Amino acid sequence: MGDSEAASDHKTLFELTEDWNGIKHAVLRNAQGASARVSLHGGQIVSWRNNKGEELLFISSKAIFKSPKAMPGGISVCFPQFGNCDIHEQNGFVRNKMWIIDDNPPPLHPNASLGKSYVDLLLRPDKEDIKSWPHVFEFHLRVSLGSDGNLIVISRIRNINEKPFNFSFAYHTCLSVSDISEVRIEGLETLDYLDNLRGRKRFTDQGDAITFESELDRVYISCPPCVAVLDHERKRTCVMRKDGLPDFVVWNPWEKKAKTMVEFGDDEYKEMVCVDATVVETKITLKQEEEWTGRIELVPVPSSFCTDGLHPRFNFF
Ligand SMILES: O=P(O)(O)OC[C@H]1O[C@@H](O)[C@H](O)[C@@H](O)[C@@H]1O
Repeated sequence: MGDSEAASDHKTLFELTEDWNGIKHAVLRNAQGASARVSLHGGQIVSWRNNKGEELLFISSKAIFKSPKAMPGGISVCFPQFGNCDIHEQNGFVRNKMWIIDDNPPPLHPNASLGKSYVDLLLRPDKEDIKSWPHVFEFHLRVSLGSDGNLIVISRIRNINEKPFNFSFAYHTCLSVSDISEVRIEGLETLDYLDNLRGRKRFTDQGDAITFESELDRVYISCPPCVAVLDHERKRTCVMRKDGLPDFVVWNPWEKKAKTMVEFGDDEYKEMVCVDATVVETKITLKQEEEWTGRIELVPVPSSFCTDGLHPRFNFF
């Protein structure tokens, strides 16, 4: 598993174990010498640690992994809904499902895959899911180690019924940061956003970067493909590149909301920031046998690498 697309001079090793509580762990390695340990729980990546020992994702210390229920943190795939504006459960049901390891995924276009070491998961709705959302789909999720050690996540959703459906989507992504007060997000300046804390009213961002001093919950609309999350204390910048997902959500609950959140430590809002690559404003419609693909890539780099805004290298996908 995992190396079927590798060229013959690539050596890919792959190990997978499963905990007593349903968490799947995989060690991914590539021919360039990079490796990462990934942990998956339902439709959620709960940890991604590279070979320098750096953890990219935040996960609440109070998380209880009773499968399959998403915990605060990690990267959750939110489908068929992101947010709580429709009749379905907040952020969709697929992250709370038991996914299976997919040994035989349909091939990806070679350019779309990039990474040659990966885990493939598959979800098909069961009878209960179809009662709450009457559509039949196949969701292929690939979690991949890029050639330079980056995390790449690719979702492919196919409508396998004659009835068209539409959906919103998110990679609900909680990044680990040293101290939220020291974090800046660059790449969303001058864009329009819907403010979830002010009845989803539309505003235009006026700042030169997003910084945090209270709760923030915004949907930035029709964004360029990259944002950079600068963590001064850790001297690390995490660049997120997206493809197929027009919008970004930026969220931190801050102190008061954190205290109301189940399975979330009172002070843990300081250690995380949510930057979600999403489809919110304009939903995707899939007719019979149509497929949608959405991808993100997380690139951790030393902060000195991109001090003057986004490095040109990150301005395209
Ligand atoms: O607790 P959940 O379902 O993972 O979502 C948490 C938050 O996720 C954010 O991305 C949203 O913008 C917030 O409004 C929401 O409260």
